[in-house]
Parts: sequence; C-alpha cells; structure tokens
Amino acid sequence: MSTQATSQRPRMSRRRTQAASRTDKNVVMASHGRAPWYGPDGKNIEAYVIGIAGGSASGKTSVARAILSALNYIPTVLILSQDSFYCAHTPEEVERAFRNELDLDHPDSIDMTLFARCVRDLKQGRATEIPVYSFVHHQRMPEKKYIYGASVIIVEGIMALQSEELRRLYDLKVFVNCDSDLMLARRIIRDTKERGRDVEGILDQYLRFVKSSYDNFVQPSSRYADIIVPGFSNQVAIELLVTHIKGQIDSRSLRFRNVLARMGQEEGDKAKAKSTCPTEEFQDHNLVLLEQTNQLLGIMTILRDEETERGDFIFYTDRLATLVVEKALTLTPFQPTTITTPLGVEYHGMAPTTDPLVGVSILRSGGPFSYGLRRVIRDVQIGAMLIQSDPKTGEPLLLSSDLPQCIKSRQESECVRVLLLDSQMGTGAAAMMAIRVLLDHGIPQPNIILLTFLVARQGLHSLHRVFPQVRIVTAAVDQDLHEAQVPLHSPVMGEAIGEADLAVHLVNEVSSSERTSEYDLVGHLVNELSNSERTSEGEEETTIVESDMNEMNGMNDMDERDGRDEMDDNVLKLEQTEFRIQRSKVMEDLKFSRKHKNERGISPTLKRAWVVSPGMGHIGFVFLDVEV
Ligand SMILES: Nc1ncnc2c1ncn2[C@@H]1O[C@H](COP(=O)(O)OP(=O)(O)O)[C@@H](O)[C@H]1O
Ligand SMILES: Nc1ccn([C@@H]2O[C@H](COP(=O)(O)O)[C@@H](O)[C@H]2O)c(=O)n1
Repeated sequence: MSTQATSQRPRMSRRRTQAASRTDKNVVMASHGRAPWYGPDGKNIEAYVIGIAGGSASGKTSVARAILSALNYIPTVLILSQDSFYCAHTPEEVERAFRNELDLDHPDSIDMTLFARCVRDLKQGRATEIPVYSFVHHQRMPEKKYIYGASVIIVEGIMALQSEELRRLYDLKVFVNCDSDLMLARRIIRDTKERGRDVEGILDQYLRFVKSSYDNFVQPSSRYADIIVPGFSNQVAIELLVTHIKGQIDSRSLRFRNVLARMGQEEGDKAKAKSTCPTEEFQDHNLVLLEQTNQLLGIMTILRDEETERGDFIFYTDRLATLVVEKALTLTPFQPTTITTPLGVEYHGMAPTTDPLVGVSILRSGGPFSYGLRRVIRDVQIGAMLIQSDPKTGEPLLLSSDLPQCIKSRQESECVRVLLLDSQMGTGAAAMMAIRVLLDHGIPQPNIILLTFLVARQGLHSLHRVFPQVRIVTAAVDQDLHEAQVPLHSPVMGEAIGEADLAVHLVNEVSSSERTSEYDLVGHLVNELSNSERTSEGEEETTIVESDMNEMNGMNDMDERDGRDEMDDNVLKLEQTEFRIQRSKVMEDLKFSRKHKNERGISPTLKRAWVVSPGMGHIGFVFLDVEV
C-alpha cells in the first residue's frame, strides 16, 4: 500500500494555508490585559496547566478549544500542541516518512525532554521558544516560535500523559476517549484536507503504526487521567470540566496594589525612624539620586509648576531625560580599549562591553525617555510595554509588549542589560510588572536599571523589598503618596487614572500621523499586534495575537449606541472555530467614559488613584496634548 514519495510531496493547498491562519494552537489568546501573575513578593504564581491526551483525531484539539472558549473571561489562555515537538529527522527518515515507513506514533518520536522544559517554563511564567514542525515536509523547521504570558495552558497531544515528568506539571489530566473507527474516519478527512495526504497513504500509515501505538501507548495512558471525556456528544462532560477549572482559576485571582502601597508606607516609616538624614533612608536601596544641584532643582521647579506651558514642559523633560540617561550609563560596564589617533598614536581608552544594552519604555509615560536615550546612544534598540491600570480594580494590566529580539532569545537574554524607562513611580506596581516581564525573559535583576524622573519614597521601599538588586536612577524622591478620588480624565499624576484613555489616544495618534520615536514605537506595536504573524505555507504553527491594541485601533469610529448593544458587538467571533472571545471589559469602560466625556465635556466617572505628591503632573498627557 505504500505510496511514492513524490505523489505526496507537493500538495499543500491554499485551503491548508487558510486553515493554518485560523489555527489557534501555540498562540496566547489575550482577550484583555494580563493582570498580575505574581504575588506582592514579586514571585510568579504558576499558570494552571491542563494536559489532554487521546488518540489521533479523537477530538483533543476540539475539547481544548471548547475549554478556551468557555474561559473567555480569562485574559491569557494558550493551547500548546505536542505536534510541534516531533523530533528533527534525518534526510533518510524524511524519505521514509513520505513512504509511510517512519514510525511517528512511538513515544520516542516526540522530543519529550524539550516538551517538558517548555511546559515547565510556561507554567512558571517564563518566556519560551518552541520548535515549529511541518506535517507537509515531515520535518522540524529552522525557525522557533516565541511564547510568553499565559495564565492557563492547555497542553494536548497523543502522548501528553505519557511521561511522568510531564504528568507532574499538570493540574488536571484529561483523556479523550473515542471509537477507533470514528478516529480513523476523521483522520482521513483531516489529513487529506489539511496535511496534504492521500487516502491510501493514510491507511498504510494507520495499519503500520497508528493503530498499534494507540493500543500499546495512548489508550493505556488513560489510567493517569483525572477525567475521561468522550470524543463525541461531549457537551455535558466539557461543561463539568470547565466548571471545575473556573473554580480553580478564580481562587488564584490577585489584587494587591493597596497592599503594596501600605507595605511601602510601613517600611518607609521604619527606615525613616532609623535614619538621621533623608538620603540615609535609601542608602542600601540601589538608588542613584541625581546630584541636587541648583541647575537640577531649577529644572524640577519648572516641571512641577502647574503654570508651565506645554512647550517648556517638553523641553525641560527632554533635558532631564538626558541627565538621567547619562547618569544611568555610568552604571553600565565599560572595558579598557586601545585605539590609534589620526596622529598614529595609541590611545588607551574605554568602550562599552559587548553585552547588548537596550531600552524598554513603559508606555505611556516612558516615552520622553526614549528621546533622551536615543540622543545619548544613537542606535540603541528600544522596546515597549503597554501597562495601564484596570479602571475597576486599579491593578496594573499588561496590555502588550514588544521587546527587542535579544530579550526574547533565551540564548542572549542572560547577558542583556536593560534601561527600563518610566517617567514616575508611585506605588511601584507598574514598574514591578515591567521588571517581572524582564525577569520572565531571563534578564538578571542586576542587569536592570530603572530610569525615572520622580519616585514616591513608598514605591522605592516596595520595589526594593521585592527586587532588591534592581537599580533605580532618579532626579527626585517625593515624600507623599496617597489614594484619591479623581476624575477619569484628571491630569493628576497617578498610576491609575486616564491611562487607558491615553493608550487609546496614543494609538489613534499613530494611525493618523507619521511620527517619530515614541509614536513609531507605539505604531510598531500596533502593527505587530494587529497583523497575524504567519509562518510559511503549510506549517502547523501560526501566531495570532488578539489584543486590546487591535480593539483600540478600531475604536476611532465608536458609536453612541447604548452600552448593552456595544457589549454584544464586542464579542469577537473567530472565523470558523466559533470561539467567542469577549472584548475587553476595560475597553468597554473606556468607550463609556469617552462617550460621556464627548457629550458633557468631562467624564463623570471618578476613579481611585494613587497620587505622588508634590508631583509634577501627568507627563503622558502633557506630551501628547490630551484634552483634559
Ligand atoms: N465532539 C465532536 N463531535 C463531532 N466532531 C468532532 C468532535 N470532536 C472532534 N470532531 C472532529 O474530529 C476531527 C478531529 O478532531 P481534533 O479535535 O482535531 O482531533 P485531535 O486533536 O485529537 O487530533 C475534526 O475534524 C473535528 O471537527
Ligand atoms: N510527520 C508526521 C508527524 C506525525 N504524524 C501523525 O500525527 C498524529 C498525531 O497528531 P494528531 O493531531 O492527530 O494528534 C500521529 O498519529 C502521527 O501519525 C504524521 O502523520 N506525520
């Protein structure tokens, strides 16, 4: 029954490409921003991992999708497919695979060690890179796929329950049980449509390897399952499963911005009581405070003055950014080097070490620093994270991140040095989230320097307690941080108010103009997120990041209909798969507040926010000329 290799090779159809672009495996589906995935101590809380095994075409992916769909209120869910982890084959093995003579159903055909490592990384909150496997070419592809940030991970594969190491990583183990005839029928349909196979070859492979593997390895692994789900008419079983999962996940929800602020206050008071002068309070805090010269105090006075005009504010913020960046660079390593001058004389000087140095801007307000950083290091790579506060809870939300490649690469990240840019730090919650993202990518704490114009002393204490090796360079330390009720569009500096609106504004700005620097950065972020990254034709893996950024992008023409209709409209239907991913609740709030702002001139909504005092206004607003 064997088929000529050539007869199977060429058939990767357009249809398959379309299917690949709709696939939802190995993609972190983000329906709204990611709330803290770590505790007040800064340590990661493990993601919830579900392992689903079952025969080929038993319905594992369908069950995984049904769970994902039912968990639409969870911001970040990932379906991780074991299919990506088939071992790389030699050319001779590939030939055999095309002749259906290669056993791809034995547990050894899957790189279990790599699979377990990736699942472990993701469970522990770390970024990872997974292989890309092509069913069309029967081969692992040269590229890798970067995955980060899932709070729920659904692992599926025929051998998902096979290894002890893997089973230990699952919080819940599921086996999909299906009749063999039905599985074969489904496999024939799928493999002819999606994997470029013909019926004869499928049956040949089935009789040689698939059936016996199912009987010997796959089916017996069902004894490890906590739950057996039928492979058809399984609605009720899936509902029970989902109820259980929801209960588990809800018990992990995290809220602690207030805890942070309180802890910062308490620790600050203790430290203050012990110190004889203000700077002594932070002496072991890895804090570098710019020398308080009259020139610096003069700049700060202008920036703090509510009468300062926008143009002056921007000019002096720019100047201050340069001073802070210059200071931060004195903390980065240099090494001796020798050059020859135009006179032919050797000069023994210094040069930065070869370790990559990058900037990461916490949007919205880290923007002004990007200019300063570029002025000092011309070709520095600058990434961005969009962190905003959830208007309801006040907790920070990671809406998206666009990090330089050297941070995303596991090989490089350990020696990368990061200048983290944010204009002000209040409770420290946003900075903590950004630092957590960097640590999740393997950047060591001592390699991170937070650059900021202004910090609240409470935030300093909190951040130092959680990440004691991170260094902070700032121009000023303000004494007071308090919670206040402020209008949504208040220009008061805070980490909660109006930021979401500002994010929308940023995105609107980008789409309507050609700007440089920060705008480009945001524009890049938006493009990145709104376009699906696709691998070449026929490969199994596809990245589609559904993010609020997409939604923000499309919000220019938001309508004035009643909130309920909007809610319904905001259910995004993923073509064919019938997933329903609810659009961000946060965005709903934004639309609501914007609508009312438009109608009455101001937003009626009051928000609780942490305000740094005396402070210097909301840098993001001033920079972007947002109406307040
Ligand atoms: N409960 C079900 N009822 C009807 N068809 C199903 C069901 N579950 C899966 N299928 C169909 O079976 C095929 C294989 O399902 P899939 O979930 O991809 O299997 P697996 O991931 O186990 O290989 C798909 O075409 C899918 O539509
Ligand atoms: N090059 C390959 C690699 C694997 N297979 C078959 O895939 C099946 C597992 O995938 P499911 O999505 O069906 O779980 C497995 O039975 C292998 O025979 C292949 O055909 N070609």
